Amino acid sequence: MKLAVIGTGYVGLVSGVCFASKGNEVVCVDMDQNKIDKLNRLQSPIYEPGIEQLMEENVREGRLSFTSDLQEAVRRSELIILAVGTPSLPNGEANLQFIERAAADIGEAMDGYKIIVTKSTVPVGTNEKIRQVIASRTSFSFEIASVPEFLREGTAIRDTLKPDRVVIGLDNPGLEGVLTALHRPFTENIFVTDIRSAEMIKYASNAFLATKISFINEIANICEKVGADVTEVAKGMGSDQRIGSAFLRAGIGYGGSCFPKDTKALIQIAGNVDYEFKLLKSVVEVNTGQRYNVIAKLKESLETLKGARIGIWGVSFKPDTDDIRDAPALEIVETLIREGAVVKLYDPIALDNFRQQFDHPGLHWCSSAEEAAGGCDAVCLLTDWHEFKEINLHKLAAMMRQPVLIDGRNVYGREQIEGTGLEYISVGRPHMGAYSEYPRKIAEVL
Ligand SMILES: NC(=O)c1ccc[n+]([C@@H]2O[C@H](COP(=O)([O-])OP(=O)(O)OC[C@H]3O[C@@H](n4cnc5c(N)ncnc54)[C@H](O)[C@@H]3O)[C@@H](O)[C@H]2O)c1
Ligand SMILES: O=c1ccn([C@@H]2O[C@H](COP(=O)(O)OP(=O)(O)O[C@H]3O[C@H](CO)[C@@H](O)[C@H](O)[C@H]3O)[C@@H](O)[C@H]2O)c(=O)[nH]1
Repeated sequence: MKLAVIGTGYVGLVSGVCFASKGNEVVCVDMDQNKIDKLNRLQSPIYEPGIEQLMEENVREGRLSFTSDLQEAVRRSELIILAVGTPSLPNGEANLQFIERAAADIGEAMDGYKIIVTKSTVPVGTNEKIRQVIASRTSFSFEIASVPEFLREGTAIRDTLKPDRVVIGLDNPGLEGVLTALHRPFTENIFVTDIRSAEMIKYASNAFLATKISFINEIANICEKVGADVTEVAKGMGSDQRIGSAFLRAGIGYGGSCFPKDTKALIQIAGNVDYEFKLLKSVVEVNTGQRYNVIAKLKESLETLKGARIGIWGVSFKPDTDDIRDAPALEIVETLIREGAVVKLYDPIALDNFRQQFDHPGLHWCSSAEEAAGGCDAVCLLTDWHEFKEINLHKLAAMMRQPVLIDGRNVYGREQIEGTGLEYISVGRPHMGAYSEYPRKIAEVL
């Protein structure tokens, strides 16, 4: 099929490339000329493992191209996929300005029958608005469908090529054949429903996964007080098939461009129909508190943050991505700076993005985990990048001013910690290593 994908972000670019790899002729469109120029040089504007190789293969085979000319792209396509951003407004509601603008542009470009598919995460009822916006700008006939995207950053290509399921929301049963045929190369597990239900499935799925994370984080907080180990608890719970082991990793809470914004948007969607989503409000509150537990643990160990040197390992919201949108590191680092700490930051990929959002004279940008840890009073591991798992912890302890390791992702086991001299504080597990019950005093060691 001839496809146009509007928006070349994490969803649009990955979807476009994967649809091309299944033999479709795909043109990816973005209003950001810099992104298009980069893509035309076969460089990906986002870090996503495997994307550049797949881009290159499909461009070479003539199935994939990039443009900022939306009108031209719409005209040469049979099916148009909307994958623009839907960020949060200050009140938590989804900002639909990019969707509305893209819909208006599509309407104006129409030169015949088209199918418009929304992949962006949009509040229930938005596809009907999209229909109205397009209809007000064209007399050509068209159809609308909702096909929400469930990929995760860092594993986006695998998730797209082999999704657990594809959800297709449509009002006209006549569309089912063409949309299932488009997605069948990825999976046989295709769930067809109405548009409003499809829109809701996306929010409900993200809200449920966020709930699992906040639930296990609260269990972790209780474990810390009663001397249980949350990783053991999660294993024991997760082996019940009704519960499942996924998304039960305790830590510093969820971040990213989706869970924080989609949970808040669903609270607003409910509020707009006079329903208070109490459970989800608590999920959001627990998640915010979980980030600040890192600060509380540092204070417990160092007594004061003023003058303390803190190393930060990982600033992206999860490993294998350069995305720092709503990353816990942002709030944690801002708080450390506010409290008078000197902060040394290291991330394998995401430092440039972080620096664009938050820069300060008290921040030191490091090119390795060791450099960030050197001379520090504590290191906080905030993102579970694989390379942190392989660090020599004996050497780490030796290079620090005080050997305190706050592990926000429960990366290390007791066998790696014992004997290193590290004071090791993780999430929901008993303290390990040379943990002292008494707070250290920065002033004493300075
Ligand atoms: N990031 C994810 O992991 C993920 C996963 C599933 C669903 N989603 C949803 O998919 C949507 C896109 O997310 P993303 O992370 O890819 O966003 P993103 O911000 O990375 O990319 C959006 C792109 O759309 C472009 N754009 C905006 N308006 C445009 C217009 N009128 N014409 C052409 N281009 C335009 C922007 O320049 C940008 O490059 C959101 O609704 C998000 O909630 C995201
Ligand atoms: O057990 C867990 C699992 C995840 N996380 C955190 O949760 C956040 C989100 O992780 P993940 O879901 O893997 O990444 P995303 O790329 O944000 O993907 C989510 O958001 C996307 C956008 O809507 C959806 O498409 C995906 O299905 C959904 O998993 C990250 O900060 C993780 O560190 C935990 O703290 N504990």
